[in-house]
Amino acid sequence: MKFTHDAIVIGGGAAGLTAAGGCALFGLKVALIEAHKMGGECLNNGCVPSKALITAAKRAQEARRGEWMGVTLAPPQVAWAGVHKHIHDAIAHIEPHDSQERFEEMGCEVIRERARITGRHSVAVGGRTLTAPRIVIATGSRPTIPPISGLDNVPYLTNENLFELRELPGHLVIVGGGVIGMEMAQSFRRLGSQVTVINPGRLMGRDDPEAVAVVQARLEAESTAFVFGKAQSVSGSFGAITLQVSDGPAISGTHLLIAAGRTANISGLGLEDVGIETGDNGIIVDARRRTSVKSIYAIGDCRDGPRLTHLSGHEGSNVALEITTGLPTKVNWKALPWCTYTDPEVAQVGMTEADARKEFGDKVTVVKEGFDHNERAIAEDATDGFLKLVLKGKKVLGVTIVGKNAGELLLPWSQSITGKSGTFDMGSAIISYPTRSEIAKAAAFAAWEPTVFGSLPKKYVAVVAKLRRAMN
Ligand SMILES: Cc1cc2nc3c(=O)[nH]c(=O)nc-3n(C[C@H](O)[C@H](O)[C@H](O)COP(=O)(O)OP(=O)(O)OC[C@H]3O[C@@H](n4cnc5c(N)ncnc54)[C@H](O)[C@@H]3O)c2cc1C
Ligand SMILES: NC(=O)c1ccc[n+]([C@@H]2O[C@H](COP(=O)([O-])OP(=O)(O)OC[C@H]3O[C@@H](n4cnc5c(N)ncnc54)[C@H](O)[C@@H]3O)[C@@H](O)[C@H]2O)c1
Repeated sequence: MKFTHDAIVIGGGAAGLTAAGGCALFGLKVALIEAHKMGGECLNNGCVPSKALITAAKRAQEARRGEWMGVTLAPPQVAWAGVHKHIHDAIAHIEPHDSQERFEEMGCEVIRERARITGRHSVAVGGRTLTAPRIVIATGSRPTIPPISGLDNVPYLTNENLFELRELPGHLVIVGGGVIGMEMAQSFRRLGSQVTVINPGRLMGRDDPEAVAVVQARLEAESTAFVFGKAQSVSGSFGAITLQVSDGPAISGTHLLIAAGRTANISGLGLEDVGIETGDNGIIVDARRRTSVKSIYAIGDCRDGPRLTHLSGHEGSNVALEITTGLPTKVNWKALPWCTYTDPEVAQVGMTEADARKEFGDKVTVVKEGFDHNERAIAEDATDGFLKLVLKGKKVLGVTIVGKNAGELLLPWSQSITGKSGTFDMGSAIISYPTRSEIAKAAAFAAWEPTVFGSLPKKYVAVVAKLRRAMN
């Protein structure tokens, strides 16, 4: 068969850009197809705007603290237009990195149209049929809209229009106490909105409950309200919305944000015609990210599994490596990190304690170090939180960190889980004083403490001491 390209990549978000760029930089002929904005969710409606908003909110909160450490700041004055500008300046700053021009320079043919798969090796786009030995689906996800009666008749926000708001909400009602719900709840509260979060069960359900409790306590102390139940029905109009919680109260607010999970963008892609298997949570893939049609990969948010920018990027480079080298390349999630950028942050790499206990039962041990013993944290008056090391023997299965800048502390643990550096190496590393990363050494050392100061080393030391006394 004569092909128009070596690889066709559908979707120009973190996953698709990495896959297409990787293949093109190795000299393959690549078509990169994006129907909407280059950069996808992360740049335009996800990580970048949300983290910019979080930063503005932190600034307001610090000022709200008034007198602290002998320094008094004036109460914050929030001008939403300035916050909005900061968000969009951050997007504009990063945009060139994900731009059509940059990917064309790398050698991709960038096509700005909606694509549809028409065969094992063919894609229809903009009136053309492209063909390639390998196709990569990287079409991302969109907000899940839960079945809330009356929602069709009420104006609501999702992450797709939240960052376009032209005013600060008076009272923001958030459906969903997951990652988006919690990050946005704290930010809008800090900027001055009243905020109510509605969630049926545990907040941030996939994270360590002890860590989440620290965050929940902080949000409650900052007067975010939580209502535990399912959003059932809603009525009203812009500025006056009332939401009924199942077996719970009716909540009235000015704005409604739906943050109730994600749905893979897979409809209208022609998957069923080609025989690509899908499940409730997206396209089904194997460890190499191949779909049930082996010439077609699916990576990032559109496939079944965790949805994170760095994972989309990782899968993109993995698939690029497999396509360019022709060698099978499995994705390994053993040391997958994620972080929720609330204040304090909740960061996780590898297994949570609950996951580890499910798999390894009582072979699992846990070491916990609080930031209240970390001298930098004490000097900064930021001692909330802890590091929890989940171990099997001396092997790290996972680490949970809750505290200021927790996400920055994950890297050595990822090296440890993948076997590149053991807990002994970490426990004996020289770490700059005073830094919050000293907590890593403290926890690693605590895991070794019973062994290091155990009976055998003590016996050896006693022999050395005896010999020294005899010889001097
Ligand atoms: C508010 C929010 C905050 C977030 N914060 C973080 C964070 O801090 N850290 C983190 O790791 N993750 C975060 N995420 C998750 C992260 O944004 C996603 O995991 C990531 O962007 C997914 O990348 P992707 O390339 O798989 O999909 P996307 O970025 O969604 O890209 C898919 C692209 O495919 C295009 N497309 C779809 N169908 C077609 C078609 N038929 N033809 C052509 N093009 C098509 C779409 O237009 C889109 O641009 C956040 C998400 C949200 C919503
Ligand atoms: N820092 C980060 O890495 C980051 C930040 C934001 C988003 N994300 C990604 O974005 C994705 C989406 O996040 P999310 O917060 O929307 O999903 P989520 O799955 O984290 O949370 C959704 C929450 O909505 C609740 N919910 C569902 N239906 C409801 C109803 N009818 N009433 C009340 N509550 C209801 C669920 O119980 C759940 O707690 C995740 O995949 C996440 O990985 C990542």
